[in-house]
Amino acid sequence: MASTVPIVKLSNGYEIPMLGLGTWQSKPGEVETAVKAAIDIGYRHIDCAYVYGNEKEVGDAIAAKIKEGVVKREDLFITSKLWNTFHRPDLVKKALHETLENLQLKYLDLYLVHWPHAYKEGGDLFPADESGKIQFSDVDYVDTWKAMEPVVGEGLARSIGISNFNSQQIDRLLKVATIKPVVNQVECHPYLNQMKLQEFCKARDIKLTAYSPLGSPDRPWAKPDDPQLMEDPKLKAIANRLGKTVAQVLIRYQIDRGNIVIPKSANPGRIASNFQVFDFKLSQEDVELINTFHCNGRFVPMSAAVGHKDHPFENVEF
Ligand SMILES: NC(=O)C1=CN([C@@H]2O[C@H](COP(=O)(O)OP(=O)(O)OC[C@H]3O[C@@H](n4cnc5c(N)ncnc54)[C@H](OP(=O)(O)O)[C@@H]3O)[C@@H](O)[C@H]2O)C=CC1
Ligand SMILES: CC(=O)C(C)=O
Repeated sequence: MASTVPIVKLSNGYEIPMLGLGTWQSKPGEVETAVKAAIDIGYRHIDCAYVYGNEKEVGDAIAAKIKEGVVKREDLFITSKLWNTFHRPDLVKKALHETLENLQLKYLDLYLVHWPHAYKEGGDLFPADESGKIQFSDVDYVDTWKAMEPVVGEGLARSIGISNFNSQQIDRLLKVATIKPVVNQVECHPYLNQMKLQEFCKARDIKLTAYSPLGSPDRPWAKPDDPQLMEDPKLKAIANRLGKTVAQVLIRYQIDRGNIVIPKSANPGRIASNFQVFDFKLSQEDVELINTFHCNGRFVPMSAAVGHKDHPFENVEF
């Protein structure tokens, strides 16, 4: 079925819709309705992850919409991610098979290494010691990547990519990769606009997917005094001037910079309004104005992994 969503071509020739639905924190009991609503509205790109714990329900929604004839499998672009406890090369394919089984799919469109750093394998997804500290694994993401590559030839994922990788980690990976990552999925919004990482990825033909584009207000570690992106008066003024919502401006900000964007909502009304972004465009002046709101404001700092040798946000410019 034709979709109104613009697409970008990945370095391997596959196409990805620039707007997708995020599913982190979409709860069991609501995520199936959300994904069904999204597909009815016209979303064709769904962003999933094993660690979100809801892939089975996302799969139920996809299966229902295919069965109803609303979409065919090939109309959809489904992404999932390899969790940190499955980085050891012998665990990669098993983890992917479990995701495929949950999503009731034969292949993914895109499989990402969720984070560069690995956690202790084999048990809990957040393997903590008695003091509550996450237990790390020293598996090298380069070895994980080598185990990711064969899944493409085996038809289990059309494309593979990375998430939360910094510039140094990307170049280290590219030195050994026989299949290049097509995407780096990273936090991106006006407070953390990723200008340098975007340029860096562009030079290597890696597309950037913007996660937490609305400022992730429902992140579990949010504190009452934290800045609220969607409440920013400067963004509200732009939205009012354009007759749009702040969320629509934030989504359009990514699309107008050439980024893929995956806002999450479990609310059918907001899923619909977040899709109403194809009847306007931000002017170059507005994009440049919003660029000035950058303040290195990261909402997803991955504090639990601070001290890990592969933590992507420590001791690095971008
Ligand atoms: N690779 C990675 O490490 C990560 C990937 N991601 C991916 O990116 C997706 C998006 O990021 P996420 O952190 O969830 O945060 P977002 O920035 O997408 O914000 C989601 C929040 O905004 C609310 N919201 C959505 N639309 C509107 C609207 N129009 N008006 C007001 N509030 C709105 C949602 O509430 P409601 O549901 O009630 O509408 C929810 O609370 C994730 O769901 C996940 O798929 C996210 C973080 C890390
Ligand atoms: C939301 C998510 O993907 C995280 C925190 O890894």
